[in-house]
Amino acid sequence: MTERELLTAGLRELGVAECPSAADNLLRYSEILREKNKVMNLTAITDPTEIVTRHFLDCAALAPYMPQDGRVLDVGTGAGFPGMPLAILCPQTEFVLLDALRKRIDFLNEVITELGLINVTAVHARAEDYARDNRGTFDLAVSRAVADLRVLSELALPMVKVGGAFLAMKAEDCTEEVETAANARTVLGAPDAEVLHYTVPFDEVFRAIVRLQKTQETPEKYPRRFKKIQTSPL
Ligand SMILES: C[S@@+](CC[C@H](N)C(=O)[O-])C[C@H]1O[C@@H](n2cnc3c(N)ncnc32)[C@H](O)[C@@H]1O
Repeated sequence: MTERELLTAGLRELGVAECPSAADNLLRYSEILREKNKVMNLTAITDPTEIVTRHFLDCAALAPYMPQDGRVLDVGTGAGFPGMPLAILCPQTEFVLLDALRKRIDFLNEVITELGLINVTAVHARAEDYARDNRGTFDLAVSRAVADLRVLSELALPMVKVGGAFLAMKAEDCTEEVETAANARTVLGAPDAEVLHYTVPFDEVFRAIVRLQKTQETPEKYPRRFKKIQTSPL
């Protein structure tokens, strides 16, 4: 199977509609990613087939949860995951991709320009700093491979609106991590956690999405400084 065939079949298996130019844009993104990865550290996954499965299809599993005409924040996006594939697949949704590393944001801005994307902005900032001016402004936050759920919830939930949600991409066996975050979830305004399981097409990797529905405002004192979040997680 070619990468394009893999992508199209995988999206179909996930039930994700492929809008015009999405496959072209994703394959071009893969090319730019592999090229830039030779000169900077963007991804440990370099095989073109694995970029389709472990990056694009893994992230595409979140597409059915994207709010039409809503705003989505990707906390710790790195080389753009999951935010960039989602922005390509969901042109009606506005995305902000946030990362603390300037070089990764520069890379994402090159991708945005090259693909001519108008529904995505890359921002260089730490989440706990960005939260100061962006409290309760996103319909949804997403994140993959950034931190333990207790820490991650404090970084992401303050920026989600009441009535919105935070989707954290986790390994299949995340029950203990979700339970350990019970106090953090309650304090931050999203007491209930739902774990949704999925399989990455053509990779047979089992994964989970932890959905935290925000039902109450996050108290003003959160997020705290990063050192405090890490040393005394909620
Ligand atoms: C392991 S990488 C994961 C990248 C991407 N989400 C993925 O799944 O491939 C973690 C990223 O989170 C970023 N990060 C960690 N803490 C952060 C914070 N407090 N605010 C913003 N970005 C952060 C790092 O700079 C890094 O790019």
